[in-house]
Amino acid sequence: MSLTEPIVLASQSPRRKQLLEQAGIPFEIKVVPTDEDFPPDLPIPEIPVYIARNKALAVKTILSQPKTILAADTVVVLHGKIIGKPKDREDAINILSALSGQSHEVITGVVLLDGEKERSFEKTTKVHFLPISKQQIEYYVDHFKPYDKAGAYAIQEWIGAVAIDSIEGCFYNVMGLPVSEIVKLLKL
Ligand SMILES: Cc1cn([C@H]2C[C@H](O)[C@@H](COP(=O)(O)OP(=O)(O)OP(=O)(O)O)O2)c(=O)[nH]c1=O
Repeated sequence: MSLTEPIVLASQSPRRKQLLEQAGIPFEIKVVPTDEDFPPDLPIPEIPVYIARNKALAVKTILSQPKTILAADTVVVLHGKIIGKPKDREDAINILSALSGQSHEVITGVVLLDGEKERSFEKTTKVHFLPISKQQIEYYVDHFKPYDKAGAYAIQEWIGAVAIDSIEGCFYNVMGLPVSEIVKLLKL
């Protein structure tokens, strides 16, 4: 590891924290609540980077000295439409019913701010869901409460083991952070 000082992770997501730890990247966490709005005409692949940039810029304003800031945003896209985090139990059940037996994309946008320099990219993973029953969906929602997850599911939980047939692309990208790409960008 050749980083001289820890980067700043601009995220309250426990998964992003876990994945940076797993990759051995030194970091500290700083979060500034940021709205996740985006211009209505922005093409879907650009939306996660746009939101991640706003998360990173918000944290930049509270730093007393310049540091490398890392932010990310993850969206689920089904049939060309963004599916956000579920509003409530009914919404989570409806989202998972829509994903059942279908394929969707998970796009994570990543922004690294280094003073005035910005590096950003987005990465897509295709996820193929098996058909899942209403009973399985209700079990998952009631036991795992996926209200903080884009698309109302987490690939790393029970549902990932029983309902995901296969994925095309990076697993960790679905969890919220394509860590190997970040390691490459940071030249670690
Ligand atoms: C699809 C999917 C999403 N997720 C998570 C990753 C993200 O944490 C979350 C998507 O919400 P985000 O808005 O990307 O992130 P966040 O609100 O958790 O954290 P912050 O804005 O502070 O960075 O969904 C999984 O953990 N597993 C999955 O399989």
